[in-house]
Amino acid sequence: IVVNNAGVNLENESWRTTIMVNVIGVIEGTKLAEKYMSKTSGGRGGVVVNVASTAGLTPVFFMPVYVASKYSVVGFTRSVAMNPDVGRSGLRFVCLCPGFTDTSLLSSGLKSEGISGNKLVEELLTSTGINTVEFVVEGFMQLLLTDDNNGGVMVVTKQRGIRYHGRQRKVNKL
Ligand SMILES: NC(=O)C1=CN([C@@H]2O[C@H](COP(=O)(O)OP(=O)(O)OC[C@H]3O[C@@H](n4cnc5c(N)ncnc54)[C@H](O)[C@@H]3O)[C@@H](O)[C@H]2O)C=CC1
Ligand SMILES: CCCCCC(=O)/C=C/C=C\C/C=C\C/C=C\CCCC(=O)O
Repeated sequence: IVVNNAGVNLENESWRTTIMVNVIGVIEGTKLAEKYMSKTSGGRGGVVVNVASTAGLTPVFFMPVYVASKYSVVGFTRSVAMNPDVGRSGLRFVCLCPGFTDTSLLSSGLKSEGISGNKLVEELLTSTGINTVEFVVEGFMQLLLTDDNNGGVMVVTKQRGIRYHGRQRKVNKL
């Protein structure tokens, strides 16, 4: 199992770090997993979980760089999962998209200048709710323990629960 989870949310002058960590980090991690875990190169197969966000499925006005990074993670993961060779590799590639979740990334992000106290941000938080970490772990475990979900994008929000995004397309079953 490889989980590409590390992420940052920097929209200011350090925005390039957001792309480096959230996009390049996930691509590097996925490529390493392919190299060492694929049955076609002596590995035993397995699962790669790339952590995106609901911000990878919908625009959010106050964090465009973060949104770009998470759309990248979703598009990248789904594309890798569609590779016709994936069946022989014994690997599956899935994406976890939590909504706002009670971690230091959220609390530090909300303290940022221009976001703190913004009425539209407050409304978004109220309408979507804030996940507990434990609830996101529930979604993560479902994603991990379901064999037949290569290319799956799991959304976890307090408001709407745990579910797959869009119509679950079964590509290249193991
Ligand atoms: N908290 C939230 O509202 C949401 C978070 N996410 C995503 O969940 C993932 C985990 O984030 P959280 O636990 O919320 O934040 P967090 O800030 O608590 O954890 C992020 C972790 O990434 C690590 N990290 C950052 N840059 C790194 C680097 N260059 N190399 C290695 N590790 C690095 C940090 O050390 C930290 O342990 C991230 O990808 C984030 O974008 C997705 C949706 C909602
Ligand atoms: C400082 C903020 C840090 C935010 C971290 C993060 O990733 C949070 C994202 C949260 C929400 C994005 C906004 C709206 C999402 C709403 C709906 C998406 C629904 C997608 C679906 O139903 O398939």
